[in-house]
Amino acid sequence: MVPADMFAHLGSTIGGLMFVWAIFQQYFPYELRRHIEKYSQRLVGYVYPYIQITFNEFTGERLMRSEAYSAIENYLSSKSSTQAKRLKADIKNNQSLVLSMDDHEEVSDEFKGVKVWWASGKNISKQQTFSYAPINDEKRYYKLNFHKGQRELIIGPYLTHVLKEGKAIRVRNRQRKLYTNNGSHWSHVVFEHPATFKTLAMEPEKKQDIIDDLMAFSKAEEFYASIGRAWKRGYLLYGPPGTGKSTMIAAMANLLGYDLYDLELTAVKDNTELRRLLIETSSKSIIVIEDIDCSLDLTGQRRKRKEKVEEDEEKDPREKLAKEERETKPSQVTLSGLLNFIDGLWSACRGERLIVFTTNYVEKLDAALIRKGRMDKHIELSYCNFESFKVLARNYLKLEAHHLFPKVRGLLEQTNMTPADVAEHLMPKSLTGVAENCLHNLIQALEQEIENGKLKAEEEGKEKKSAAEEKDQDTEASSDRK
Ligand SMILES: Nc1ncnc2c1ncn2[C@@H]1O[C@H](COP(=O)(O)OP(=O)(O)OP(=O)(O)O)[C@@H](O)[C@H]1O
Ligand SMILES: [Mg+2]
Repeated sequence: MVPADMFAHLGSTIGGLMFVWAIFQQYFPYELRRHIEKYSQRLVGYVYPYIQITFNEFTGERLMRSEAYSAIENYLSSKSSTQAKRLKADIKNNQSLVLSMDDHEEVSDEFKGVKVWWASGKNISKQQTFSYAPINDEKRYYKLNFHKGQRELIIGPYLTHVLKEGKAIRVRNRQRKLYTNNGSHWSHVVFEHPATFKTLAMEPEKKQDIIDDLMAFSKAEEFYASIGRAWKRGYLLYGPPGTGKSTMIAAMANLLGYDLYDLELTAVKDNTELRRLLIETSSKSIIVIEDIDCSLDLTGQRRKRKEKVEEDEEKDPREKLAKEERETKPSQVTLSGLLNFIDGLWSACRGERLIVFTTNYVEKLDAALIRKGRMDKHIELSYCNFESFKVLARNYLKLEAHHLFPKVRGLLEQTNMTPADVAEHLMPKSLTGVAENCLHNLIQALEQEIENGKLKAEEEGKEKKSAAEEKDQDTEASSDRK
């Protein structure tokens, strides 16, 4: 048969069938028709051994976007990009290109040796609504097909796996936020700090230990539930200024894909407000309280503010009074308020949270705050040693080794320089900067540091000596008098 004839033949057959269907619908009594449809479906069920599940994009009365649908969309995105022929591309979060399968495409998946098929499609709804907002009346769905012999496996473990994996992908791709509290409210900006553990200068074993700890925590939902503890973990980062505490927090957020809440305790009015702020934090987040020793030193804070008020004495007295009231009103957050929150209400909110405190003076902190169980891990960030220097040299100068390295090593052992200072000296001064020049800069700075250290020690020695001599003279004089 010539193709043209074949199409003509097919066309007339379809036409005929449609005619019969129209007659059937019109002239068969409704009851009879329903019975026939019901039994024909059952018949198909006996012969056709597949089961189909539909996941609609919008569900419920308020047409919320279904969580399952978006999880499936994420889950299928990697499979679609390798299998589907027609893909949809979208840029999400200003950063990554996300591919998903276009409507009426099909991809297959395998789970424990069982094959399933996913198909995408859309219904165009004919519903008329009056609204000023443009209405998108396309309703998309995914259909899952599988053999009925595998019903238990697919409906149970497979779907759980799909939803869990899909959510994890979303977390990995989502745009993260940095929240700060101005008084009693959080406001946020997009969090895009480039710090990673790879670029963080510290001893490799110590770094690996922290990474392992964080990863174990993020995967331990069931473990925490089984031991009856809230899924929370506390870290205390301590060390001199410029040793990378804040940088490490950014690296933690990047590693886990968590949001950051930077809590400024001195701006929080009282314990109630603190509680409210903390309850408002979302799951998968890191709550950071920087310089915890200063935040809780409320007496110090009050004194400083009073001094400030005295400075602007000449202003309008009414204005001054109002200002004074505002400024001398100290934050009423107490240590016990903070501790209660960490232990108590913490457990009430769902989801994983890390709480990180930083301080320059660990010895100043109240023992209650840092006892084990409250702060699970204490991490010391310290002056730059040779291991840390190597990381910085790799970051800043793309150097793995250099003939000046041994010299730097020797100098670093003789003095305390923070990674921030070392980094500053390694920073190329021009775009065409030569690595060797930067190393020379650093060596010079280190030598200067050592020299300064020596001078200081000498001076201190002299002072001590003269003080001792004075004391001796005093005692001699007094014994003479006797
Ligand atoms: N360990 C480190 N690895 C890589 N870079 C570092 C490290 N420490 C410091 N730096 C660099 O120095 C700068 C300052 O470091 P950071 O703000 O993390 O210090 P900090 O310990 O939080 O200091 P502070 O106690 O004053 O808050 C960072 O921008 C970073 O570039
Ligand atoms: Mg800091």
